[in-house]
Amino acid sequence: MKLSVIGCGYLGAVHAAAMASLGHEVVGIDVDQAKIDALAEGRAPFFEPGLPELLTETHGSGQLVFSTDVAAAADCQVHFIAVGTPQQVDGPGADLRFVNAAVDSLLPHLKPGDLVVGKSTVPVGTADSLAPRIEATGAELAWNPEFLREGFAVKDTIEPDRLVYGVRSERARNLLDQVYSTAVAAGTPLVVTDYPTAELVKTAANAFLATKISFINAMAELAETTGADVTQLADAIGYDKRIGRKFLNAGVGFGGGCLPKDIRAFRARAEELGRGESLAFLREIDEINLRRRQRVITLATELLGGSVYQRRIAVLGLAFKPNSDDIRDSPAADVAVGLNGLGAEVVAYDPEAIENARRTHPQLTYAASTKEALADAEAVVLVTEWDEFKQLDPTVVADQVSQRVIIDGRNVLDREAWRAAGWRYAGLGRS
Ligand SMILES: NC(=O)C1=CN([C@@H]2O[C@H](COP(=O)(O)OP(=O)(O)OC[C@H]3O[C@@H](n4cnc5c(N)ncnc54)[C@H](O)[C@@H]3O)[C@@H](O)[C@H]2O)C=CC1
Ligand SMILES: O=C(O)[C@H]1O[C@H](OP(=O)(O)OP(=O)(O)OC[C@H]2O[C@@H](n3ccc(=O)[nH]c3=O)[C@H](O)[C@@H]2O)[C@H](O)[C@@H](O)[C@@H]1O
Repeated sequence: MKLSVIGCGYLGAVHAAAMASLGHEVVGIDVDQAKIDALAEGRAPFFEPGLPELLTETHGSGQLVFSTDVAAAADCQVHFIAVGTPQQVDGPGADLRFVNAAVDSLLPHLKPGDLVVGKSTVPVGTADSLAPRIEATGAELAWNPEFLREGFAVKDTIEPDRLVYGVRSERARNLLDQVYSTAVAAGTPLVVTDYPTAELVKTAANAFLATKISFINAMAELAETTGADVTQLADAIGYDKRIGRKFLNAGVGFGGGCLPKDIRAFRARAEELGRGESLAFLREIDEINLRRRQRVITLATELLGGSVYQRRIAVLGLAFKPNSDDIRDSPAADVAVGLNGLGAEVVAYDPEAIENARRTHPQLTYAASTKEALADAEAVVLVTEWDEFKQLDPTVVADQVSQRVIIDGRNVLDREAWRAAGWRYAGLGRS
């Protein structure tokens, strides 16, 4: 099939490349010239494991092309909308400017029988409001939310846990079945539903994941007061199959371009719908989450004797999670900035995210390696659990720092081994 993907960011670039690798002819479109130039040359414009290989595989074959001109989508039959839906600058709601602009730019190129497929995460009701403009061209709209995780985006796109189609006709469903024929043939669970359910499934899934993380972080707060250990608590409740151990890792909390803005937008939408009370708990989820960032800063202050001012602190990690260069709403970057704001001499290192961090946080000092960051540090703060940091040997590292103080903001280090090597170790929610 001939597909277009409008918006080639973390979601769209992977979707375009994955669909091409499955045998479709794909045109990727973005307004960002630099991104399109990189993709057209077969280079990934951001770090995502597996994406460079997919781009190389299809490069030059004509199977996957990129353009800044939406007219290049004209001979495609299915058009995916994968543009950003960030938080509004002056409020908690989703900014739908990019979705509206993408749809408007596509309208003149649509023909009867085309299917426009929304993939961006949007407030419930968006598809209903977009549909008349699209239907006026003889095309149809479907909403097909995306559940990929950064760091696993390629695998999640090619082998999704489930597919959700919000459709108004059997024809739209059949077209989506053809797009996803590989996953459908593999027996991937499929939910065929209406627009509002499809939109709500996406925001509900992210709200649930955020709730699970903030729940365990609330337990971490209680563990800190009572001397209990939140990692053992998570293991113990996680053995209950109804609860499950996944997404119960307490630490510095969730960040990224999705969970934080999605729970805020979800709550804002509920309020618009007169249902604010239904999602009022999401405000708590957000607040628990943001308190964890502050907790790391407080711990550093305490362990350094009451002030971080002019103290050299190595911050390990800037990305919102490992295997990503994404620093959008990153707890790690926030901790580095917070410590810097208190006058600490922060030296930060991340294997992939420094370039992005440098653009938004030029005030920080960046090291070229873990070793450089650790040199003469009076405290080490681990905030993104890259393998490289998890594998640090406390005995080797002990000789590089000036004072053996470590805050394990992700509870991933072997506490006993670090203590045995003479470190003052502090985890989150661990006595
Ligand atoms: N990043 C992720 O892991 C996932 C993201 N999503 C959702 O997907 C959407 C996109 O997210 P990301 O890819 O992370 O954002 P992003 O910011 O990385 O990418 C959005 C892209 O859209 C482009 N764009 C903006 N206006 C445009 C227009 N009028 N025409 C063409 N291109 C345009 C931007 O230049 C940018 O490259 C959001 O709604 C997000 O919530 C959903 C699942 C996973
Ligand atoms: O809508 C989206 O964009 C995506 O948002 C999340 O994916 P992602 O943001 O890539 O990353 P996650 O793996 O969900 O992690 C999110 C944040 O939660 C944190 N986290 C995760 C798990 C955990 O136990 N504890 C915890 O603090 C991570 O460190 C990270 O900061 C969802 O997992 C995806 O299903 C969804 O498609």
